[in-house]
Amino acid sequence: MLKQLRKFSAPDDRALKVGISGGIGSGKTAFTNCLAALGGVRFDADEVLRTITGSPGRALTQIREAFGASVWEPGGQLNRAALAQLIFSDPAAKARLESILHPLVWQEMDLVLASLEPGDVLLAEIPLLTETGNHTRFDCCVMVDAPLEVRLSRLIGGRQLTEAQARARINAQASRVQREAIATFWVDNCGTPEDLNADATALWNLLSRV
Ligand SMILES: CC(C)(COP(=O)(O)OP(=O)(O)OC[C@H]1O[C@@H](n2cnc3c(N)ncnc32)[C@H](O)[C@@H]1O)[C@@H](O)C(=O)NCCC(=O)NCCS
Ligand SMILES: Nc1ncnc2c1ncn2[C@@H]1O[C@H](COP(=O)(O)OP(=O)(O)OP(=O)(O)O)[C@@H](O)[C@H]1O
Repeated sequence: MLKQLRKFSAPDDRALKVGISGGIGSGKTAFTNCLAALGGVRFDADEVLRTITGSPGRALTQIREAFGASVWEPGGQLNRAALAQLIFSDPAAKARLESILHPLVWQEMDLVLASLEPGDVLLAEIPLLTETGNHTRFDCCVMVDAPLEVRLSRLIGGRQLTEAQARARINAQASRVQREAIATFWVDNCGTPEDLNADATALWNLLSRV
Protein backbone atom coordinates (compact mmCIF):
# COMPACT_ATOMS: atom_id res chain seq x y z
CA MET A 1 0.00 0.00 0.00
CA LEU A 2 1.36 3.38 -1.06
CA LYS A 3 0.71 6.33 1.26
CA GLN A 4 1.73 9.94 0.78
CA LEU A 5 2.78 11.38 4.16
CA ARG A 6 3.93 14.83 3.02
CA LYS A 7 3.67 17.25 0.14
CA PHE A 8 6.64 18.02 -2.04
CA SER A 9 7.31 20.18 -5.05
CA ALA A 10 9.18 19.41 -8.24
CA PRO A 11 11.83 21.78 -9.61
CA ASP A 12 11.46 23.31 -13.11
CA ASP A 13 15.15 23.91 -13.67
CA ARG A 14 16.69 20.49 -12.96
CA ALA A 15 15.92 16.78 -12.65
CA LEU A 16 13.56 15.54 -9.92
CA LYS A 17 15.61 13.80 -7.22
CA VAL A 18 13.83 10.85 -5.57
CA GLY A 19 15.54 9.08 -2.64
CA ILE A 20 14.42 5.49 -1.99
CA SER A 21 15.26 3.85 1.31
CA GLY A 22 14.16 1.34 3.92
CA GLY A 23 15.70 -1.08 6.38
CA ILE A 24 17.61 -4.15 5.27
CA GLY A 25 15.24 -6.71 3.73
CA SER A 26 12.36 -4.23 3.42
CA GLY A 27 12.29 -4.65 -0.37
CA LYS A 28 13.77 -1.33 -1.50
CA THR A 29 15.76 -2.97 -4.30
CA ALA A 30 12.69 -4.89 -5.49
CA PHE A 31 10.64 -1.68 -5.40
CA THR A 32 13.31 0.36 -7.20
CA ASN A 33 13.50 -2.35 -9.88
CA CYS A 34 9.74 -1.98 -10.49
CA LEU A 35 9.99 1.82 -10.58
CA ALA A 36 13.03 1.86 -12.86
CA ALA A 37 11.20 -0.39 -15.34
CA LEU A 38 8.69 2.46 -15.77
CA GLY A 39 11.26 5.21 -16.30
CA GLY A 40 13.83 7.29 -14.46
CA VAL A 41 17.57 7.05 -14.06
CA ARG A 42 18.71 4.63 -11.40
CA PHE A 43 21.49 5.23 -8.88
CA ASP A 44 22.26 2.44 -6.39
CA ALA A 45 24.46 3.32 -3.41
CA ASP A 46 25.06 -0.36 -2.51
CA GLU A 47 26.31 -1.01 -6.06
CA VAL A 48 28.72 1.94 -5.87
CA LEU A 49 29.91 0.68 -2.50
CA ARG A 50 30.48 -2.82 -3.87
CA THR A 51 32.54 -1.35 -6.73
CA ILE A 52 34.73 0.85 -4.55
CA THR A 53 35.29 -1.92 -2.00
CA GLY A 54 35.81 -4.63 -4.67
CA SER A 55 39.13 -5.32 -6.39
CA PRO A 56 40.63 -2.94 -7.40
CA GLY A 57 38.37 -0.50 -5.53
CA ARG A 58 39.39 3.05 -4.80
CA ALA A 59 38.41 2.80 -1.10
CA LEU A 60 40.60 -0.22 -0.33
CA THR A 61 43.76 1.63 0.68
CA GLN A 62 41.91 3.72 3.24
CA ILE A 63 40.02 0.68 4.61
CA ARG A 64 43.28 -1.24 4.97
CA GLU A 65 44.89 1.70 6.79
CA ALA A 66 41.90 2.01 9.12
CA PHE A 67 41.18 -1.65 9.90
CA GLY A 68 44.33 -3.63 9.05
CA ALA A 69 44.90 -7.18 7.85
CA SER A 70 42.18 -8.74 10.01
CA VAL A 71 39.56 -7.70 7.42
CA TRP A 72 41.59 -8.98 4.46
CA GLU A 73 41.42 -12.32 2.62
CA PRO A 74 44.70 -14.17 2.00
CA GLY A 75 44.01 -13.65 -1.75
CA GLY A 76 44.19 -9.86 -1.35
CA GLN A 77 40.44 -9.09 -1.30
CA LEU A 78 38.42 -7.35 1.36
CA ASN A 79 36.82 -9.89 3.73
CA ARG A 80 33.29 -8.45 3.72
CA ALA A 81 31.98 -10.87 6.35
CA ALA A 82 34.80 -9.96 8.76
CA LEU A 83 34.27 -6.24 8.17
CA ALA A 84 30.50 -6.64 8.68
CA GLN A 85 31.13 -8.60 11.90
CA LEU A 86 33.37 -5.76 13.13
CA ILE A 87 31.20 -2.77 12.23
CA PHE A 88 27.89 -4.23 13.38
CA SER A 89 29.35 -4.91 16.84
CA ASP A 90 31.41 -1.70 17.20
CA PRO A 91 29.67 1.65 16.53
CA ALA A 92 33.01 3.53 16.39
CA ALA A 93 34.32 1.19 13.68
CA LYS A 94 31.04 1.59 11.78
CA ALA A 95 31.32 5.39 11.95
CA ARG A 96 34.92 5.23 10.76
CA LEU A 97 34.06 3.00 7.78
CA GLU A 98 31.13 5.24 6.86
CA SER A 99 33.34 8.35 7.02
CA ILE A 100 35.60 6.73 4.41
CA LEU A 101 32.86 5.40 2.12
CA HIS A 102 29.90 7.79 2.19
CA PRO A 103 31.65 10.85 0.68
CA LEU A 104 32.65 8.65 -2.27
CA VAL A 105 29.01 7.63 -2.80
CA TRP A 106 27.86 11.27 -2.95
CA GLN A 107 30.66 12.09 -5.38
CA GLU A 108 29.35 9.35 -7.68
CA MET A 109 25.77 10.56 -7.35
CA ASP A 110 26.82 14.13 -8.20
CA LEU A 111 28.39 12.80 -11.41
CA VAL A 112 25.10 11.15 -12.38
CA LEU A 113 23.14 14.29 -11.50
CA ALA A 114 25.41 16.43 -13.64
CA SER A 115 24.38 14.35 -16.67
CA LEU A 116 20.62 14.86 -16.10
CA GLU A 117 18.29 17.51 -17.47
CA PRO A 118 15.05 19.16 -16.32
CA GLY A 119 12.24 16.61 -16.69
CA ASP A 120 14.49 13.64 -15.86
CA VAL A 121 13.83 11.65 -12.67
CA LEU A 122 16.71 10.36 -10.54
CA LEU A 123 15.79 7.18 -8.61
CA ALA A 124 18.46 6.93 -5.93
CA GLU A 125 18.43 3.84 -3.72
CA ILE A 126 20.20 4.89 -0.52
CA PRO A 127 20.01 2.45 2.42
CA LEU A 128 21.08 4.93 5.12
CA LEU A 129 19.04 7.98 4.11
CA THR A 130 17.39 8.39 7.52
CA GLU A 131 20.46 7.54 9.59
CA THR A 132 22.73 10.05 7.86
CA GLY A 133 20.29 12.96 7.44
CA ASN A 134 20.91 12.93 3.71
CA HIS A 135 17.19 13.02 2.89
CA THR A 136 17.69 16.77 2.48
CA ARG A 137 19.55 16.08 -0.77
CA PHE A 138 16.28 14.87 -2.37
CA ASP A 139 13.01 16.48 -3.47
CA CYS A 140 11.06 13.56 -2.04
CA CYS A 141 11.85 10.35 -0.16
CA VAL A 142 10.17 6.97 -0.55
CA MET A 143 10.42 4.61 2.40
CA VAL A 144 9.83 0.90 1.83
CA ASP A 145 8.84 -1.07 4.92
CA ALA A 146 7.70 -4.54 5.98
CA PRO A 147 7.11 -6.18 9.36
CA LEU A 148 10.25 -7.33 11.18
CA GLU A 149 9.44 -11.07 10.89
CA VAL A 150 8.82 -10.75 7.14
CA ARG A 151 12.14 -8.92 6.66
CA LEU A 152 13.99 -11.52 8.72
CA SER A 153 12.56 -14.45 6.79
CA ARG A 154 13.32 -12.77 3.42
CA LEU A 155 16.89 -12.05 4.53
CA ILE A 156 17.62 -15.45 6.02
CA GLY A 157 16.11 -17.18 2.97
CA GLY A 158 17.70 -15.01 0.30
CA ARG A 159 20.80 -13.21 1.59
CA GLN A 160 22.73 -15.97 3.34
CA LEU A 161 22.69 -14.05 6.60
CA THR A 162 22.08 -15.83 9.90
CA GLU A 163 19.23 -14.51 12.02
CA ALA A 164 21.78 -12.97 14.43
CA GLN A 165 23.59 -11.18 11.59
CA ALA A 166 20.32 -9.88 10.13
CA ARG A 167 19.18 -8.64 13.56
CA ALA A 168 22.55 -6.92 14.16
CA ARG A 169 22.08 -4.92 10.92
CA ILE A 170 18.46 -4.11 11.72
CA ASN A 171 19.49 -2.92 15.20
CA ALA A 172 22.16 -0.65 13.64
CA GLN A 173 19.54 1.05 11.45
CA ALA A 174 16.83 3.66 11.99
CA SER A 175 13.53 2.81 13.64
CA ARG A 176 10.15 3.00 11.87
CA VAL A 177 9.33 6.21 13.76
CA GLN A 178 12.58 7.83 12.59
CA ARG A 179 11.84 6.78 9.00
CA GLU A 180 8.30 8.13 9.15
CA ALA A 181 9.69 11.50 10.24
CA ILE A 182 11.46 12.00 6.91
CA ALA A 183 9.35 10.02 4.41
CA THR A 184 7.31 11.72 1.70
CA PHE A 185 5.88 8.37 0.53
CA TRP A 186 5.49 5.14 2.52
CA VAL A 187 5.33 1.72 0.84
CA ASP A 188 4.07 -1.17 2.95
CA ASN A 189 5.71 -4.21 1.32
CA CYS A 190 3.93 -6.97 3.22
CA GLY A 191 2.02 -8.31 0.21
CA THR A 192 3.01 -10.06 -3.00
CA PRO A 193 5.56 -8.89 -5.61
CA GLU A 194 2.52 -7.95 -7.76
CA ASP A 195 1.25 -5.67 -4.96
CA LEU A 196 4.67 -4.01 -4.81
CA ASN A 197 4.66 -3.52 -8.57
CA ALA A 198 1.20 -1.89 -8.34
CA ASP A 199 2.55 0.56 -5.74
CA ALA A 200 5.50 1.39 -7.99
CA THR A 201 3.10 2.09 -10.87
CA ALA A 202 0.94 4.32 -8.64
CA LEU A 203 4.01 6.24 -7.49
CA TRP A 204 5.39 6.59 -11.00
CA ASN A 205 2.05 8.04 -12.14
CA LEU A 206 2.18 10.57 -9.29
CA LEU A 207 5.82 11.50 -10.01
CA SER A 208 5.08 11.90 -13.71
CA ARG A 209 2.27 14.38 -13.00
CA VAL A 210 4.15 16.81 -10.68
C1 LIG B 1 30.07 -4.06 5.88
C2 LIG B 1 30.00 -4.47 4.41
C3 LIG B 1 31.41 -4.72 3.84
C4 LIG B 1 29.18 -5.79 4.35
O1 LIG B 1 29.03 -6.18 3.01
P1 LIG B 1 27.81 -7.14 2.56
O2 LIG B 1 28.13 -7.61 1.17
O3 LIG B 1 27.58 -8.19 3.61
O4 LIG B 1 26.51 -6.22 2.58
P2 LIG B 1 26.01 -5.13 1.51
O5 LIG B 1 27.10 -4.13 1.26
O6 LIG B 1 25.42 -5.79 0.32
O7 LIG B 1 24.90 -4.35 2.36
C5 LIG B 1 23.63 -4.95 2.56
C6 LIG B 1 22.81 -4.12 3.49
O8 LIG B 1 23.42 -4.07 4.79
C7 LIG B 1 23.02 -2.88 5.42
N1 LIG B 1 24.21 -2.08 5.77
C8 LIG B 1 25.42 -2.04 5.15
N2 LIG B 1 26.24 -1.15 5.74
C9 LIG B 1 25.53 -0.61 6.76
C10 LIG B 1 25.82 0.37 7.75
N3 LIG B 1 27.01 0.99 7.78
N4 LIG B 1 24.85 0.67 8.66
C11 LIG B 1 23.64 0.07 8.63
N5 LIG B 1 23.31 -0.87 7.72
C12 LIG B 1 24.23 -1.20 6.81
C13 LIG B 1 22.19 -2.08 4.38
O9 LIG B 1 20.82 -2.36 4.59
C14 LIG B 1 22.64 -2.67 3.07
O10 LIG B 1 21.66 -2.51 2.07
C15 LIG B 1 29.28 -3.38 3.54
O11 LIG B 1 27.91 -3.36 3.82
C16 LIG B 1 29.82 -1.98 3.74
O12 LIG B 1 30.85 -1.63 3.18
N6 LIG B 1 29.11 -1.16 4.58
C17 LIG B 1 29.52 0.20 4.85
C18 LIG B 1 28.96 1.16 3.84
C19 LIG B 1 27.58 1.61 4.16
O13 LIG B 1 27.40 2.44 5.04
N7 LIG B 1 26.57 1.06 3.46
C20 LIG B 1 25.20 1.44 3.62
C21 LIG B 1 24.70 2.08 2.39
S1 LIG B 1 24.85 3.84 2.28
N1 LIG C 1 6.63 -8.46 -1.77
C1 LIG C 1 7.58 -9.42 -1.77
N2 LIG C 1 7.23 -10.72 -1.75
C2 LIG C 1 8.16 -11.70 -1.71
N3 LIG C 1 9.50 -11.50 -1.69
C3 LIG C 1 9.91 -10.22 -1.69
C4 LIG C 1 8.98 -9.12 -1.74
N4 LIG C 1 9.70 -7.97 -1.72
C5 LIG C 1 11.00 -8.32 -1.69
N5 LIG C 1 11.12 -9.68 -1.67
C6 LIG C 1 12.38 -10.47 -1.59
O1 LIG C 1 12.94 -10.19 -0.31
C7 LIG C 1 14.37 -10.11 -0.41
C8 LIG C 1 14.81 -8.74 0.09
O2 LIG C 1 14.34 -7.75 -0.82
P1 LIG C 1 15.29 -6.60 -1.38
O3 LIG C 1 16.64 -7.15 -1.76
O4 LIG C 1 14.54 -5.84 -2.40
O5 LIG C 1 15.43 -5.77 -0.02
P2 LIG C 1 16.36 -4.58 0.32
O6 LIG C 1 15.58 -3.68 1.20
O7 LIG C 1 16.89 -3.97 -0.94
O8 LIG C 1 17.52 -5.28 1.14
P3 LIG C 1 19.07 -4.90 1.30
O9 LIG C 1 19.11 -3.85 2.35
O10 LIG C 1 19.66 -6.19 1.69
O11 LIG C 1 19.59 -4.42 -0.03
C9 LIG C 1 14.73 -10.37 -1.87
O12 LIG C 1 15.04 -11.73 -2.01
C10 LIG C 1 13.43 -10.02 -2.61
O13 LIG C 1 13.29 -10.71 -3.82
